[in-house]
Amino acid sequence: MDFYSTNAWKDAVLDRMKFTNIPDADQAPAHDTVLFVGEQIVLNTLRREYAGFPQKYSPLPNDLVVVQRTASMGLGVFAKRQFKVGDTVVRERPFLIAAVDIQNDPSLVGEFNPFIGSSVLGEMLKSAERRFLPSNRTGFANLSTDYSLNPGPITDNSRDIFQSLYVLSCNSFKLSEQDFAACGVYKDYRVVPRVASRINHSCAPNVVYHFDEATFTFNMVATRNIKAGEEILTMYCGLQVPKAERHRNLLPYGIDPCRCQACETTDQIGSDQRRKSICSFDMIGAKNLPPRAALKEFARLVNLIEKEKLHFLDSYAVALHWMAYFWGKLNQKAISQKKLKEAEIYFDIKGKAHSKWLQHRTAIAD
Ligand SMILES: C[S@@+](CC[C@H](N)C(=O)[O-])C[C@H]1O[C@@H](n2cnc3c(N)ncnc32)[C@H](O)[C@@H]1O
Repeated sequence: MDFYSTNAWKDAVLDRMKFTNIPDADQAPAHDTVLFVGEQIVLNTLRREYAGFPQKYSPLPNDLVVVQRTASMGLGVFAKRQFKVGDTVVRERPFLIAAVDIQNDPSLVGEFNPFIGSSVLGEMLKSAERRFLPSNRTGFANLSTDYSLNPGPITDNSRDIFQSLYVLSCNSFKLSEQDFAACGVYKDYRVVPRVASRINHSCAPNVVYHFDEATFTFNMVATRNIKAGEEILTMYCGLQVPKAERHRNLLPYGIDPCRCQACETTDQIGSDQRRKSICSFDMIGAKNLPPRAALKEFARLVNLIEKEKLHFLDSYAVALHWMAYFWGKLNQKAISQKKLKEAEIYFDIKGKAHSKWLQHRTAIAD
């Protein structure tokens, strides 16, 4: 009998890939996170980088947001009070972090085979779930219950690895290299948060996420002012492309089609053109112009971004910063200070997300 038609390969894989529970540092209620794949390297790095890892974090009051039914996107997360740009809206220990591209690792499955690959991932996922606290096991299973493409509630009798894989693909967020030290080991690390797993996608989002390694928390930060009652919306894919391309990119997330406000606009051609202009904006060319012409160019970019509600873009903070610089050159101190303040808010959001990003700020200040 060949190796792959027995359970031997599963045991071999599970034996090699140990799981770890990352406990809350004496915080109640206990919210431990299961980390799987590459855990030793991850943990060694994190312990070296952050004294007392995982560090304590200040949980947010639990009445800031509420999970409710939306008109057309299943459940969603809504603000219970107003948030200002830069406020943290959600902070939580996730259910789990997993390397999804484990399924492409030839050293684990002998050779690349998509079926065996996804079985490996599924088996690992199930083993990781067995390590959950009971409340987490229920919470994780419930994630797959409520939206349009879901395969139905997961019950103990009808458990199937594909249901868990479905949660992993539809309720997870990708961690970038800046977020997560382990990204050198595997490339596609995904985090499955708790409340934030219910946050829907919008092509004009009002929050961005980042993972804080020191506290091992998943965070959502407001990129625009949010009113009480407004839905909290993030992005699942890049947004500087036309609607048709965004819709293709959203299919793997179970979105078909995207029902966000930006996609239901009556001015789709205008919106596509604005996004194209934002994407192709010539930063270097603009900053080399004489001050008045440069200001005009950067103001054009800022307007385009604001119109499309893409305030989270790096280019927004950078454009505001250059505007501050050029107003300074024209001796307009008050306007320059105002622009600088606006830019700083966005640099802080970026800085919270990726400290390396702050190098941009220094480069401009120099
Ligand atoms: C991470 S879950 C978000 C929470 C989900 N609405 C729920 O009820 O649990 C992602 C799923 O929500 C739905 N969804 C999220 N954003 C959407 C959008 N912009 N348009 C249509 N469906 C969306 C899709 O079914 C998608 O697979």
